[in-house]
Amino acid sequence: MDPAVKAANELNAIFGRLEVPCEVCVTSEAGKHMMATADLDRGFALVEELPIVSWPSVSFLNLRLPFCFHCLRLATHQLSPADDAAADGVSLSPSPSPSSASTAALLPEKWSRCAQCASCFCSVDCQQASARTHRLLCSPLPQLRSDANGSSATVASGISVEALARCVAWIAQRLSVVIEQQKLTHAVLQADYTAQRSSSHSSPNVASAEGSVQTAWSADSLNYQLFTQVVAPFSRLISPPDSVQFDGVSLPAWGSAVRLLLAEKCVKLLLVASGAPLAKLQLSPLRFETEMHDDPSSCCSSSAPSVSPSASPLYWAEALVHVLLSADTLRTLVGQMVLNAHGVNDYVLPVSAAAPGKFEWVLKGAGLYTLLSSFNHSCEPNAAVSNVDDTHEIALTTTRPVKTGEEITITYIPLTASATLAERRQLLKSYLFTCRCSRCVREEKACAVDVV
Ligand SMILES: C[S@@+](CC[C@H](N)C(=O)[O-])C[C@H]1O[C@@H](n2cnc3c(N)ncnc32)[C@H](O)[C@@H]1O
Repeated sequence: MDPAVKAANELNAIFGRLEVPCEVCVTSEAGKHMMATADLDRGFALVEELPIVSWPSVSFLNLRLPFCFHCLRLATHQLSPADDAAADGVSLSPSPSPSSASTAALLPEKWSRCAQCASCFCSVDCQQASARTHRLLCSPLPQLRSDANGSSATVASGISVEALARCVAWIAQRLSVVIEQQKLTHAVLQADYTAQRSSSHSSPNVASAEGSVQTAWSADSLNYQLFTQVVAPFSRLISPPDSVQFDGVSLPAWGSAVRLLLAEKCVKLLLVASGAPLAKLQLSPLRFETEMHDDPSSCCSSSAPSVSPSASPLYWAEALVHVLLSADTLRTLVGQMVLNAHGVNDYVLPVSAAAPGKFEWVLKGAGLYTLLSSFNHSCEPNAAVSNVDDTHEIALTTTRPVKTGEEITITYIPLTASATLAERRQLLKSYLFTCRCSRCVREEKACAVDVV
């Protein structure tokens, strides 16, 4: 089945359960897009959604304001005078250190702080929701953030090496949760992996584009099913073609950092979840291909994940992590963030004699949202997204009446009535598509008439 149609069917099942009066349709021109299935008034609350994963932007981290590691809620909306310039985007201070004065400030009641990495949590719920992800990222966090500051990344929605690490950590922790929930033991998963390897070796069935033989995971393998089940939320997102380059992203450097910092932790998390006798296992240092080459068989696309036999993982968990941290998977995750990430915004109040009480808009970070990602952009949208309670949760509401059968659209960029076609195209550039909305088509035609 066409992956877009498969994703649309899955999304429609979710929208149906939530009784949202709209339907995901698929056409070759518009890809997945959202159609109203009833007449909707202005201000109709369509859906509220939590992200699969969210992350703070590098520029926001540089403001050194305490925020919730999980939901990105700010503990204070006030910048200290020393940080005032940073809020204006004039100059950004160096990378935040966990012991910096602002992060060490007193937190509001019910907030807590990790003694090791100084990450804050605004509630017990947020702490629990991100417990495993935080355990994986806690010690690598300073390194991930200093790497982000060292790069020239100015990617849309503040995508950074931390964002990539958060995606990887989310998948690893979900794998561990599903292993526990389904009581999948080390013995069972290892037997499945061993059987898979021996049958694939006798009958190699996938050759990569470069001609090197790779071990395919057959669809009836338990490890394959576990993996595809866990990455399903990512598989519903649109991915860019393999040829696309991402401005400001150094895939090889980001990949190396994430593998170095997370590979072993992820393997151990999975083994522990399966009840494996960790102390008795001979874990082999994971080896990965160093080149970021393109292969459609990455974990988050709809085709089978693959591992290179040259890496010779000894255990099922090592093989899964090898797929998770392969160049192809990481490239797919970055591409999905570039095309689907939605910004999480907030206002902060700088303490400034020059501008007392002046609020500044900040992009706190961004997130990947399964349902929201099926809405196309329009430069004259009929719905708008807002953040719920200053967190990463979003709410989608119509901004004018919508008729049955009309497409429901949002804007991906800050819009003004006076923004020209060229200005809007410039803002949309990082989203890697040319807008074909009614306003752009109308203005394009008007330009053509002017020229004639
Ligand atoms: C978040 S996804 C929206 C859903 C998408 N159509 C899909 O098939 O999954 C963003 C992608 O949708 C397409 N898209 C969204 N709005 C568009 C527009 N106004 N004109 C052309 N393509 C658009 C682009 O390919 C863009 O990268």
